[in-house]
Amino acid sequence: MKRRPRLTRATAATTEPRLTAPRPVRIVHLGLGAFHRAHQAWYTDVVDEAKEWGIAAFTGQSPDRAVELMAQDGLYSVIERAADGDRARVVGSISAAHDGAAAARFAGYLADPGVAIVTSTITEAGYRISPDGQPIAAPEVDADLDALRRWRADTEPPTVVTAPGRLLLGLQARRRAEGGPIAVVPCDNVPDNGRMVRSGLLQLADRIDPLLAAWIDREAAFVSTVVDRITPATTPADVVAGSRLTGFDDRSPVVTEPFHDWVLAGEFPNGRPAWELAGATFVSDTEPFERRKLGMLNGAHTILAATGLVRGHTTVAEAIADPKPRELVERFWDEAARSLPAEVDPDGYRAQLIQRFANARIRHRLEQIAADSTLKVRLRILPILEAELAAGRPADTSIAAVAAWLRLAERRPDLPDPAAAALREAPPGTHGDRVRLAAVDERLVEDHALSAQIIAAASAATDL
Ligand SMILES: NC(=O)c1ccc[n+]([C@@H]2O[C@H](COP(=O)([O-])OP(=O)(O)OC[C@H]3O[C@@H](n4cnc5c(N)ncnc54)[C@H](O)[C@@H]3O)[C@@H](O)[C@H]2O)c1
Ligand SMILES: O=P(O)(O)OC[C@@H](O)[C@@H](O)[C@H](O)[C@H](O)CO
Repeated sequence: MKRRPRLTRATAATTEPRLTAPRPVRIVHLGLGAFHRAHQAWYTDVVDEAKEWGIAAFTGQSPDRAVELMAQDGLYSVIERAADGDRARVVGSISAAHDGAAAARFAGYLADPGVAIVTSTITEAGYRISPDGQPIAAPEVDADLDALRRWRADTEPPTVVTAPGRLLLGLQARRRAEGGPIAVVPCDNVPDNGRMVRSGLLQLADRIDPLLAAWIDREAAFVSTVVDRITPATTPADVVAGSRLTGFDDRSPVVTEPFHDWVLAGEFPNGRPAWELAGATFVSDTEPFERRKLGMLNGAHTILAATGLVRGHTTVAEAIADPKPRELVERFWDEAARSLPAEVDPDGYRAQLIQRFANARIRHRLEQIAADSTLKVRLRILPILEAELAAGRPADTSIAAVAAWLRLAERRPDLPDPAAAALREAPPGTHGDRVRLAAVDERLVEDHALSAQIIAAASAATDL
């Protein structure tokens, strides 16, 4: 096999001078996974001709990705994988990558008035905040709050382990340093994610120090975002493909689809990159866009994961090619589209989705999508079910979608999920189904007629 030079700033600069120097850090990111690198870091790289916007990215749980990226000076390739071919771009916007446990580093960046933005991609469940903005009771969060309460300004920052703990540590450091206003920009698949994170952090901050809560209320602008770009986990074959395309030995590429979208609402009091130059849209309210995306794309993904795994499929492309899941998804889209305004073009989005899901060169694993699925059913399917019932319609397909997930939850208790304990302990039969539905949302079991209907649909759907 041909030996290629290792991807570093020195080797990349020989062909692409734009990659020579790391850019000054003005964005701090929490959750250095595949998606951040294919989306926010890619947008920033594409638009930042003046090379003013560098990112310091922190991992969420394990330091591995930071170690891997720093061996390449933060550089990596984004492989855009279309149905008919690949193209690659080496991304230079990540100036530094760190272990999420490096509290002093994180606090140091946030204290810098030059840092203008904190972004995050830490999974829906990682915020430990429920969709209505209430903090979720958890001993790890309590332990972080205790440590932050005890943290004196003249001592090293404590090691905190949860995402809200880390965000609050950074904001406390900025307040103490009088670092000025900052934008907090969550980029996970949660409705009105800016409002949710603001509400949860304000309540948690109040438990640390009411002055911190008052400072956050005044100085931190929370931006709601709808993010869209299907980005599966990188495989060893992708590493080989990336190196072949770029000519560099790149151990950390990311594969994504050509499609990309980003809708944002909120203020950036300390500036931002001109992300609109790469297609981002700034709006006054993300709500119709997020209902379209979370319902039609993510809702369909959750249905494909539930039905596809039970039917023996591995990827989204395989599941959408199977007439049974496809039919359920098409009917679900009919329901979802009914409550969407024409201005977000549900029909056009739907036509694109079929193409995107059918792209068999993107191997998006159903097991990856099925992780944390109790919360995903709540965020992606229930809003459509509720909208249908509120409009006096039967919501048959949304009910069938929840029923399909019930069967998956029963058959695959091994899938990662914060509600795993409740799901595992659920007894067989109707009582177990009620326990599973309660893990999604208590309201599902409080409505006896609705839970009976879902459970009956699940019993009837023996082949899904
Ligand atoms: N991959 C996609 O197609 C896609 C598209 C849109 C949005 N997103 C959002 O981005 C998130 C991450 O996706 P990814 O593809 O980068 O996954 P990934 O597995 O590559 O990375 C996940 C990141 O989140 C961190 N994390 C996981 N659980 C956490 C927790 N409990 N607390 C703190 N950090 C935690 C991990 O350490 C890692 O840094 C998704 O959950 C989703 O909300 C992903
Ligand atoms: O990333 P998750 O785990 O929130 O959800 C899995 C997929 O539905 C999701 O990643 C989509 O691919 C993405 O939201 C497309 O923009």
